[in-house]
Amino acid sequence: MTEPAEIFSSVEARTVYHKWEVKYEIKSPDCYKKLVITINGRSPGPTIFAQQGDTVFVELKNSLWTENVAVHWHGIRQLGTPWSDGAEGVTQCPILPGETFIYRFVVDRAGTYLYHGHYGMQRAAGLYGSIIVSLPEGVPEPFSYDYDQNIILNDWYHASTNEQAAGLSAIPFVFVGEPQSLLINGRGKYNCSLSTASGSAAGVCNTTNPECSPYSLTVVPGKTYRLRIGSLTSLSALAFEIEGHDMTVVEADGNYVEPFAIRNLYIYSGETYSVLVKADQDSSRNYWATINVVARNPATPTGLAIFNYNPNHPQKQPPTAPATGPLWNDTASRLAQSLAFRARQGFINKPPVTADRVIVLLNTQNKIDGHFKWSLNNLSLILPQTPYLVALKENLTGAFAQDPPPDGYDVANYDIHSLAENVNATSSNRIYRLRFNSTVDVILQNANSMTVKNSETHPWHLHGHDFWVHGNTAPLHPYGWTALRFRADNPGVWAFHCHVESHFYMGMGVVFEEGIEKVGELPSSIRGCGES
Ligand SMILES: O=C1O[C@H]([C@@H](O)CO)C(O)=C1O
Repeated sequence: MTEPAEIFSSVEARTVYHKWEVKYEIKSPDCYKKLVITINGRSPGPTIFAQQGDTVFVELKNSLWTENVAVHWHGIRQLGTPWSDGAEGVTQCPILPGETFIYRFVVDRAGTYLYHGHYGMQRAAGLYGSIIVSLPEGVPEPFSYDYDQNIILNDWYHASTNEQAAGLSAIPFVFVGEPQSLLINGRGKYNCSLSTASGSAAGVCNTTNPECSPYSLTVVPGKTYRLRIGSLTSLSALAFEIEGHDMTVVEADGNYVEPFAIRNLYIYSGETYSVLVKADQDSSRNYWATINVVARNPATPTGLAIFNYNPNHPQKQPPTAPATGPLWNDTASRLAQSLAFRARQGFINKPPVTADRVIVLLNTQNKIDGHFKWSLNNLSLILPQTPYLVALKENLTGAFAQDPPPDGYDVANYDIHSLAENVNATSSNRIYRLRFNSTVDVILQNANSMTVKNSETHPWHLHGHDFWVHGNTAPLHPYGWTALRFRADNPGVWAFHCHVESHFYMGMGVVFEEGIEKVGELPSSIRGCGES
């Protein structure tokens, strides 16, 4: 017999349907013409608007002609649908050119989320967008605002992602380097006079192209705006600010946080925040909204948008110089902001008091046969031909190495402040198998890279879960450590990796399995590669 509650929920549950075509198109997001991966002609792609509890269907056609594709729904936990996570090699085979693949998942919690390519380095080619999940009808937010606006940040390279990947794999190593520009809602401004004479002559770079006019957010004086800010940069950590306006942080990765006021929002790739901003300044002019690179010595100009007070013209230049942002190497102030987040009173989801297992991951830059890599406890991840989810469910023990990776490293004998004595690492597709429902602590320990006196910032993102501190993405600061606790309660296989596109490509990730025996029947659409 069907319970009344079930009838009610099946009536209430809605479906959000998207039909997408993914292809290459020539675009000029920062005034410089290049091939961009678009969804239905756009980059960033269409925003997915849904309500908590809705089922989202995305029917995705791969029209890239010669490239596979996969899309990850970043921050969505995929409860009961681990095969829809979109992590190629982990939860599915790639979608082949010409194929259509259906992603279906429930958005179980209101908040600000993202989506992006998760095959090779396609995210960096423009394959990304936002997911906005609202509360059920009649349920109020614990803060008030008048309007909601979505802002997605990115950094942008002129070299194709294939060229970037080829350099990262080459001997000698060619790093992707600092990005050419920063994009706010897909728009940036490259200084065309820096491009080659032939490039400009051929019309490759054109600062008057309307595609690269700055994004302008029109505000009504006196009103309060909820800005939902997400970053999907390939490399850059950013500081976001709106000239003359305080911002109050209220949400981080789908979790309510105790409100606190800031001038600069530090945001790392893979993170989302909601901030409240009141349009309470002199309304006779416009203001700059800026993003500046932090955590690396910047070689990329400030990214600009216009905070436009109605009824001024949306493109009217503010009379002031754009902010240059905080000092790039002020790690202390970034750490202070990381430590300032507290779960909001009334929404505290208390962590278990103890952990069943502690995994310590030493983050190092390494070499394997002369190739530059990143490793965890000296293992650099390479994904198997057969997605882990298929291999584990079908017990294909030959699909990846069955021995577990180490839960720690030789703490006493590794000096994280110095160059490693031996930089050689090993490629591995071994995975961490977690006891279902156990509590796991992961302690990320940063170290010196292969450059003297250098340690980098790595935003770590966990698929399929939230963790305590908060959210699903947390920065690991230079020479620092970050401790995360999560419950292994989501049957499936989940990637946990650095969200810097080049670093993940270079092996900076691990994979967790939990409760594989509880995973339902796999859709046949995720198969078709490797062993079966
Ligand atoms: O992975 C990286 O490689 C370079 C540098 O460490 C070596 O050239 C860099 O800055 C990275 O983030």
